[in-house]
Amino acid sequence: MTARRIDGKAAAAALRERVAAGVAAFRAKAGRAPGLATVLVGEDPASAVYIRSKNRATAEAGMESFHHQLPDTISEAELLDLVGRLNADPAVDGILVQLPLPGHIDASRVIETIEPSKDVDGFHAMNAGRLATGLPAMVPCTPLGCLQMLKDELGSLSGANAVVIGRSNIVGKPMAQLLLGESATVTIAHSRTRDLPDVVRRADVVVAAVGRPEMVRGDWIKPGAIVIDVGINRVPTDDGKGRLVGDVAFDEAAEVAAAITPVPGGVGPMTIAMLMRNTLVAAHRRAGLNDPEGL
Ligand SMILES: Nc1nc(=O)c2c([nH]1)NC[C@@H]1CN(c3ccc(C(=O)N[C@@H](CCC(=O)O)C(=O)O)cc3)C=[N+]21
Repeated sequence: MTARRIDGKAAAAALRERVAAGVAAFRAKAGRAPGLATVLVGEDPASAVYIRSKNRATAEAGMESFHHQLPDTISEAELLDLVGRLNADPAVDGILVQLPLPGHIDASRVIETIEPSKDVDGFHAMNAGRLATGLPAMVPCTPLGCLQMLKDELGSLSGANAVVIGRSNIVGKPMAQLLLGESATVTIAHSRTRDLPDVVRRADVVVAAVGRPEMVRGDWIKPGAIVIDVGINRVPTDDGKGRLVGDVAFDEAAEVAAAITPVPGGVGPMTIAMLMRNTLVAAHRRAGLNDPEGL
């Protein structure tokens, strides 16, 4: 392996410390703690794990957390009603409804019901549009974490060839907008892209967010590129426990790249730290305070 291994856990811990300091300052100014409401519908074990780490991180940062666990038999109307109550609750600065939702609930309807100023996931069309037009927005946590790691590695992204693999509303599209905002030359590749390996070979920066285990091979990577692996795929192992791999064949890519994020320990922990950051930012904006600095 020649590549530097980008330590997402360490970067996340450092960010969470800055957020905790910002929370203490906010409490002194506003006389209350920032509050994050999480909503989990159903009992998917992986989702329950993520929600637990989010709620633990919220408490560690000195913020208030309000968790709502709902049965997967809940109707869409009941869920929309809960979102409405959270929108109206002054103690709630951020609302996160864990995705995916059961098939009988229209996720986009739920997302569009969240008050945009409390949309700490940055999934509401208002926030997507504000990001695209360069207005202050709530920005999705995963792309924001990826951008932070890229800036820590490269300083400036100006003029860099960046290829984002994946066009989802929650990662690919906002990632492309953030990179464009940093003056990178951005290509969004996806399942219909022709000659994907050749497209990726031109990239100084690769962000892989496709959800296919180890799809991106070492010989797709330009020597010296920075590789950010958003994928979190559980694959079977002989002992039956399974193991997590990314969308990038790590060992191969690490022979060629200048730096690469591992899975686990890369993008995942930064996503949670950025959720804490977004909640603190939302609290400031809702309280009429300037955005906290140095986050
Ligand atoms: N409304 C909504 N917002 C989300 O941000 C959201 C969501 N729904 N649904 C599910 C996905 C997934 N997600 C992860 C966050 C952290 C890790 C993470 O910290 N992973 C650890 C490993 C955890 C493990 O061992 O399973 C790591 O990569 O090191 C993973 C996944 C947020 N999501």
